[in-house]
Amino acid sequence: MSAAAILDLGKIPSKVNPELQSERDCSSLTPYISEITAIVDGGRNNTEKRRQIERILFKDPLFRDCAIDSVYKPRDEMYARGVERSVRLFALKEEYNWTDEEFGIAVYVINHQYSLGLHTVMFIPALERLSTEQQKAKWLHLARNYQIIGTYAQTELGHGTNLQGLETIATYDATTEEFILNTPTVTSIKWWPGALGKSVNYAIILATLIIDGKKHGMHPFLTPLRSTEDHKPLPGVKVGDIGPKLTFNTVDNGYLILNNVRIPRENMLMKNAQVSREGHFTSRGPSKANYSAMILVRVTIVNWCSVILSNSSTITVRYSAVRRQSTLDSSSEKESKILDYQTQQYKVFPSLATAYALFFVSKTLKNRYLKTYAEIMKGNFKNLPEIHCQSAGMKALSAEMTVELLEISRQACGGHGYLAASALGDAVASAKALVTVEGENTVLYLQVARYLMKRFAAAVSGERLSGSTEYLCMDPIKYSCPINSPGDCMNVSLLCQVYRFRAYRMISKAARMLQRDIEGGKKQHKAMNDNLVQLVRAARAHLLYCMMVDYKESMNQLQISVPVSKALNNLLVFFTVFNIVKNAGDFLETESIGLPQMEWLKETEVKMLAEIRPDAVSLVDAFDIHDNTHGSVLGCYDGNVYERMLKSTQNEPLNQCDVHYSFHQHLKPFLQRNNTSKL
Ligand SMILES: CC(C)(COP(=O)(O)OP(=O)(O)OC[C@H]1O[C@@H](n2cnc3c(N)ncnc32)[C@H](O)[C@@H]1OP(=O)(O)O)[C@@H](O)C(=O)NCCC(=O)NCCSC(=O)/C=C/CC(=O)O
Ligand SMILES: Cc1cc2nc3c(=O)[nH]c(=O)nc-3n(C[C@H](O)[C@H](O)[C@H](O)COP(=O)(O)OP(=O)(O)OC[C@H]3O[C@@H](n4cnc5c(N)ncnc54)[C@H](O)[C@@H]3O)c2cc1C
Repeated sequence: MSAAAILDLGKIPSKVNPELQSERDCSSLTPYISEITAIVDGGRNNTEKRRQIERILFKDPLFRDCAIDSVYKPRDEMYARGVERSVRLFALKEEYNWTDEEFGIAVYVINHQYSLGLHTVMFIPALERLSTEQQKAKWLHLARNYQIIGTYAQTELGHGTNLQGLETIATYDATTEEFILNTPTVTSIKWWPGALGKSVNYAIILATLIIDGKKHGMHPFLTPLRSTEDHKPLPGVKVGDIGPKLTFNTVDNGYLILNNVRIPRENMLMKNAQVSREGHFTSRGPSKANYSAMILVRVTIVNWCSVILSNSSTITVRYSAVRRQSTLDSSSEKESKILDYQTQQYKVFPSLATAYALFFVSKTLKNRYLKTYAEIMKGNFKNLPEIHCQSAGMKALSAEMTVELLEISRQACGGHGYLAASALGDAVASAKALVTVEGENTVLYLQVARYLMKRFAAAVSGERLSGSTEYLCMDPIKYSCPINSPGDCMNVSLLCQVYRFRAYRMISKAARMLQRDIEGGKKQHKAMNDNLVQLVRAARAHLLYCMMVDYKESMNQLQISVPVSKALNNLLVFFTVFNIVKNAGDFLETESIGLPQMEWLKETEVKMLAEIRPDAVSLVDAFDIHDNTHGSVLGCYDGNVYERMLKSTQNEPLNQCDVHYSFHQHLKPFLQRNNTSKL
């Protein structure tokens, strides 16, 4: 088809681009793709379920272009469409009786392009975790049936990280048995909560409880904000949208000012602490029990990162298999596929490998979380510090990896990666939020470091440790690098020992530095602050080790065919080696490996690129991501990249007429300013 015909008709060829077809024909993994898809979906039945959800959603025009249509819309239209999608999604959940898990799949399928996510992601989970049984009986079904729509309002203008610094107050009035909520300062104004700006009618407001002038820490208060009749703000409530953001502009993140807003005593969510009618305060469980909703969302973000990278690698791998540029061999008549350049593979395969890694790691983390959550629900908080450390840390590390890798993916698509229609720019900007939301990354790494310092001190004092820090009991003198030949670089169990030793040495170094400073007369807080950078490095090293172990162990549990095992093992080896080479300085400095081993690892790393190359397209096909979900003109299954790029220009409002009105308003008078335009 000629270029002109395509532009006129906006037609996409019905055939798969031969460049992509040849990849599929030549990969020995192609016949096994469905086996991998089933692993990623958690079983063949789940694959069918997901596809059915895709069919339901994408027969509706409201969802078909969801990943990309916002590019062309003003903010208020984007928001309105996001609300429309939310309502349709909720209705579909009811119509098809979707479970929470199936609803979660639907959200991934539409690439999170809806406005009321906070209701499901935080409001309901927070109600479940922070309410008494009686409160759950009263509120949960209203929230689950969408009779009330809510958000989680914790962050304020002045404080997001330091929860003890929150200034919103809830003062108990025993005479009326009510709490009076106030945001008494500019910095106390709630700022950021999703769907708060224009949508919700309820919020769980995190505020400092005051009884008879005494502060009792941060607690959750279920507060009506808007009339259920006309949606107008209730008396004492001022609320609005905080303005456009880098992305997520379908969501109305909001501000909230409260002026003597009264709520009944029963609206304080009292699972973890109670206030009696008379105003007696009693607390149950650990003081941080009210932070529990954040743990769940952090766990969810690790999985989200895996999904984001699956989307982006689908785009970059397919595009790189279609795009030809320059040539590797001057005698060749054809230009080379960019996927054949080693440097391109080094840009694209780390994302692909990390997408798989985070998939396995997030599954393990979720199971660990569910087990601990079940214990907590029975009043056993023993494993809370461990799951807090794991969830906070894995969220931070996976978000950091995702942002870094996504930007490289965007660059890997050259100029076309800069086009909004590539969907990569939006993906990069969206992923950037994950570094900040649910706990700013550095702050979370420092939480991990705090835990590690405590566990290390316990190990030094002879305590036997369990869980992720068990290895801190090791005797470092006994370590010798287990990599004794280039072939050992393919052995992930040996590489895990290397990661473990590096983590141990970095943690013990941080502990030594702290101890040195304290013994030298520095106060605890000064010693901490003077070593924060090393503490964050130690936390990262620990988390990377944990990630490797979890990834390796989940792979060991798989019952899979030989070709699938080989392909997934290639990714596992590459991911493990890649992250050593990336952090080479640390591994060498801690003497976890020596210079010869580093050379072998670098050789293994590039060798693995060549191993992955033939199966790269099959490995992204196996994610089975619908074209409407990733929404990229570069990454569609059929590989008709250039035709799709041309077609996408039809969506551009500027192209809806040949001569734009600005010509008549501005350019024409300017060109004709001296009546000399008759050339
Ligand atoms: C940074 C935090 C953890 C500091 O809290 P703070 O109380 O000020 O710290 P302390 O130093 O006093 O206490 C540390 C102590 O507490 C334990 N701990 C901390 N968090 C938890 C937890 N979640 N569960 C259990 N235990 C926890 C910790 O282990 C220490 O124990 P010790 O025994 O060593 O004393 C905190 O302020 C924090 O988490 N800040 C981040 C705030 C945050 O995440 N906000 C999210 C808002 S909602 C949002 O962003 C939504 C986004 C939208 C979307 O996701 O779509
Ligand atoms: C898209 C988006 C959606 C959000 N949705 C919600 C929501 O629904 N509900 C809600 O309540 N909140 C929400 N938030 C707010 C979010 O949770 C906070 O922005 C986040 O917790 C970080 O807090 P902060 O903005 O105060 O950053 P700050 O804490 O001010 O961080 C700024 C810098 O200071 C550093 N810093 C801060 N404290 C320390 C410390 N103790 N040690 C060392 N360094 C430190 C950080 O590392 C960072 O570099 C959202 C935010 C975004 C971007």
